[in-house]
Amino acid sequence: MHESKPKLIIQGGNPLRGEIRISGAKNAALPLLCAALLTEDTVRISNVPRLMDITTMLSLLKQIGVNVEDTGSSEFVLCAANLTQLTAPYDMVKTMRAAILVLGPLLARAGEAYISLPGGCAIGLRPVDQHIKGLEAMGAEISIEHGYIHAVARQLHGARIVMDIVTVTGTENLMMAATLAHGTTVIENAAREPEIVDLANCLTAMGARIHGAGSDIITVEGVPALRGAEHAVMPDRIETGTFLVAACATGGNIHLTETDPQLLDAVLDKLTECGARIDTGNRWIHLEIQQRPQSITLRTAPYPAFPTDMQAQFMSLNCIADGTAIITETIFENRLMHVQELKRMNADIRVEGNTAIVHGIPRLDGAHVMATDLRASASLVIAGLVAHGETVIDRIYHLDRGYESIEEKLSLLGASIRRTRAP
Ligand SMILES: CC(=O)N[C@H]1[C@@H](OP(=O)(O)OP(=O)(O)OC[C@H]2O[C@@H](n3ccc(=O)[nH]c3=O)[C@H](O)[C@@H]2O)O[C@H](CO)[C@@H](O)[C@@H]1O
Ligand SMILES: C=C(OP(=O)(O)O)C(=O)O
Repeated sequence: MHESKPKLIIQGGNPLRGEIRISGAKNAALPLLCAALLTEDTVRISNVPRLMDITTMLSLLKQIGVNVEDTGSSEFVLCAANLTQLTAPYDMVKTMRAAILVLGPLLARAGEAYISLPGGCAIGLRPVDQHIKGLEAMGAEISIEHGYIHAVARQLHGARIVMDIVTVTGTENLMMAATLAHGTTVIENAAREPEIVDLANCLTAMGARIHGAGSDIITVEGVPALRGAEHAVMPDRIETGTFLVAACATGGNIHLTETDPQLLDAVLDKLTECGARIDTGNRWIHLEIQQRPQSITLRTAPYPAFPTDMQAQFMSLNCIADGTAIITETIFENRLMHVQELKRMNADIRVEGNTAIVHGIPRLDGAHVMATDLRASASLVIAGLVAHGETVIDRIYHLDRGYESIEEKLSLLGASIRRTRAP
């Protein structure tokens, strides 16, 4: 008997039109939930998106001993007064790399952590050496035992840490650990992503002393203890960008609310360059395009440059754009896997190393394709929306990791999309 796995079925050709609300950011919510480990008091996090990575993170926190109250809305109330188990097991880390974010807080609060090494993943090797190097500089003793990071530190101390590479979760882990360290920690060559600022704002509300979040030098003066706080997760800039690209590719006209245009400068510039008209206001973005999009050349790089998490979606847009685009991926060494699938839909793409040369054609053909990672899945959805005929997307558990109610939102905008469990 065949195992029944959900698939998405899309009939292409409908321009996206209408209004939807953007959810809270996955990549901000994950570290924010881990920040609750840093205090015995209650932390209330609202605007948390309901998606698979959040479910996995909450299960992990519960296993560690965190009391999690699901209010039924987007607010979760966490209390880490009694930590019972200082472990992140392989089963969880393998489905969600962001589980590494419990390392810094657990070590700082409980003096020990036993976290499965994430290993490589579809988009690249993704080592965590910078997390380890930073914690060692703060006095942790770290060994790798049977595929696990075993970290011990009776009291972390402040340190000057120069990151060899700009890492988002690495910066977050060290910033969280430093809040309870003895003395001052300076993180140089820190990541500047808005999710780091969101985390710093929550930690500050909890009593942490952090300066410079959002710049490449973050200074954290350690305090003896943190207290409870309330915090609303920032809007998801990648979900926002995904819907904008989908609207642009389909010749649509959409209005996105509860988002923040200031988080998306590089993405909005590229959409304007491709011929879309964009209007923005306080927490909204409107996009309208009346002609075939122009091709867009881009290169991914750390914030504030063009985000790697939007590269795949712009690849699909370029497939049907007028002209030739050159897309260069500089963050992850294997993040062009969607190319093979897009080619099955007739896209004209040539890959040379970390660069894809995309010749736009007037129309893609619907096909049966397979999602390989989260944003690759989003690119296939966009391709399906513009393609002629039916597209069936397999392995959509990747998509469910990071998008809240994506079919419902696309349907609201007029897309023909449904989920099936057919074998
Ligand atoms: C949960 C979360 O926020 N995920 C985001 C985060 O992932 P994540 O934080 O895992 O990505 P990093 O910023 O750490 O990775 C950037 C680059 O640094 C390398 N590296 C990283 C750490 C380390 O110790 N050593 C090392 O070599 C990675 O292999 C990669 O090539 O930032 C990425 C880059 O914007 C995004 O694509 C992810 O969506
Ligand atoms: C790569 C991503 O997530 P993660 O770092 O959790 O794999 C992403 O959000 O696109």
